[in-house]
Amino acid sequence: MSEKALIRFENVDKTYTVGSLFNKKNIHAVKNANLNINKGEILGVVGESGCGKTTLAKLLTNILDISGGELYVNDIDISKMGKAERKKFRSEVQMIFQDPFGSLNPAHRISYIVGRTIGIYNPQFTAVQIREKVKDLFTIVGLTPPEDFMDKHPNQISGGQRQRIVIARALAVEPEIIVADEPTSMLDVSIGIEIMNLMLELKEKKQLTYMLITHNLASARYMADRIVVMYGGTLVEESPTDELLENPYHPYTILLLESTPEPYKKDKKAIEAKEDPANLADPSPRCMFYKRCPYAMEKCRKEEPNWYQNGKHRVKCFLYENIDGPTESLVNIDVYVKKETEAIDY
Ligand SMILES: Nc1ncnc2c1ncn2[C@@H]1O[C@H](COP(=O)(O)OP(=O)(O)OP(=O)(O)O)[C@@H](O)[C@H]1O
Repeated sequence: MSEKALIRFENVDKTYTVGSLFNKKNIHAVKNANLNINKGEILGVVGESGCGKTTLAKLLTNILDISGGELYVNDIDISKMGKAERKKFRSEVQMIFQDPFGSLNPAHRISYIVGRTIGIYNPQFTAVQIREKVKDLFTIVGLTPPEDFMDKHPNQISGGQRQRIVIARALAVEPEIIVADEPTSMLDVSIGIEIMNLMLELKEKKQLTYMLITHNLASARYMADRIVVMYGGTLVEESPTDELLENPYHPYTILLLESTPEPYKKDKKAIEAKEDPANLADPSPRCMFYKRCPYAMEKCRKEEPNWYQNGKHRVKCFLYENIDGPTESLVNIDVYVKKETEAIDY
């Protein structure tokens, strides 16, 4: 029997209720997500703003409760954890947010910020032991010599150094899984690459598993072994990274690739996201992308497509339903660009 994945999303839903007492509506931020992440893997989750990426990340870190389905980490259903399991889980799964400044208390020294986390999870440690461990962590994340940084406050170090502190604090509890939500999006490109290199190095050293949330396919390509594409709260395509970039199936993935700066963009015009065409408040079954899709058929408006699979590459799109193992994309980007720039009236 094949080994079970470290992380398993099984038909996971997340709904937010918004509005006033008499005008409530449900926002279906994540719908029926099925997804595995294996130990030691880097899974990139990509999609435009509002597609549900952060919600997916917060479900995995148990910051948010799921509304439906099951979510297993290490074979434990995390929505049913007791107090002791929850504490253990908190040390197993850590999250890194996009704004390193916002996630560090400016009133404290950075050595205190990291040391406090060490102390909480290791109450037996003396102050001297905590300080030594902080220095070790500063060294591991490249803040050397650590003595030069111990007394600094978050506002006295650069953005890249702050993100290194956030990573050091995450490592302080010796996690198995790190969920990184746009960890480099607020940094200069060269600093962002340094942080990605650090994360890759730490993954090997500490045998970590990552879920990397990003709107940027270039970051996903740099780091991820596998990519899942989200649109309108739905996972629409999943594939090993190289295969996805070379042979994308879903019309939305093609749009995303074409909208990404070099090296993917050739001489095509970048396509701007349209205003909430997915309407996450509407629960009716459909392909969430049909309003923007030049290939939309009648049934895309009425039914949700199933997954169609070719080896490790799968897609939720009716274009592929009659093909036994699609081998290449059925989408022609020139048709796409032409139609996308025309006003499509639904
Ligand atoms: N706390 C909340 N209450 C109500 N709606 C929410 C809440 N958080 C997110 N949403 C809505 O859920 C949907 C998915 O949001 P989410 O933040 O997960 O997307 P995202 O892809 O991470 O976008 P971004 O990159 O902009 O953060 C959006 O429509 C958003 O407005």
